[in-house]
Amino acid sequence: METVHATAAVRTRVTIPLTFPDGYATTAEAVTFRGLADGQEHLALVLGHPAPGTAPLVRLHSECLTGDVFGSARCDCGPQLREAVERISERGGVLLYLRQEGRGIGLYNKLDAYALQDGGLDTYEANAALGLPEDGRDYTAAAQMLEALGTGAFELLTNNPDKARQLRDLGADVTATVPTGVFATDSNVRYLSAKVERTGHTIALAGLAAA
Ligand SMILES: Nc1nc2c(ncn2[C@@H]2O[C@H](COP(=O)(O)OP(=O)(O)OP(=O)(O)O)[C@@H](O)[C@H]2O)c(=O)[nH]1
Ligand SMILES: [Zn+2]
Repeated sequence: METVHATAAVRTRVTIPLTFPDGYATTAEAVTFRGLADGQEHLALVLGHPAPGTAPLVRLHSECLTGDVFGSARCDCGPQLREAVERISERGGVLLYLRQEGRGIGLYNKLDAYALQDGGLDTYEANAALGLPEDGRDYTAAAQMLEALGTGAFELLTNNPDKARQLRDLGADVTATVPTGVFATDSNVRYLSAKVERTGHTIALAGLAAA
């Protein structure tokens, strides 16, 4: 499919050994870029090596400071990130760490939205009540990064149909989606349910109710 965005270029590639608190360890090639559409410092981690004839696995992870760094149980971002690193390392592929905190509204606005959720609004209603988009994420930079890396056809690790839809519209060759794990807790079950009901995430609601 034809590319419908400007091209970006690799700026730097550097090796980073990754170690997780549970003992899991792997090695990433961290890649930075020039010319990304939104001017943000998005990062690619190239992990593992796909076997010949096997499509790489790609994950678009949106930044979540509270979940990724501090282990917040209000969402499932931390466990999803940990899972993605291991699954992509095993299969071979790319993890894009996208600076799209709070589905694109930023950290302070996300915490304002959390405060509204504590008053009864769901995760999307809270963004709207702040006069902000329910999901402001645009994946043009992600498509540019994959193209600059020469990724070619790939499978996308996600439960979010909008990610695959946007990438395909941007000319990326998404051959299949692979579901991420569901990491339900008492604290995030309402958040996960809203994603299923409002934006069609492919998460089994029955599994959530039982969680
Ligand atoms: N505004 C807002 N953002 C949130 C909330 N909870 C989590 N986020 C953000 O949502 C994003 C989560 O992104 P992803 O892990 O890509 O999740 P997803 O879009 O549901 O898609 P998949 O995990 O791929 O299925 C991160 O940027 C979080 O900071 C919330 O209650 N409000
Ligand atoms: Zn999160």
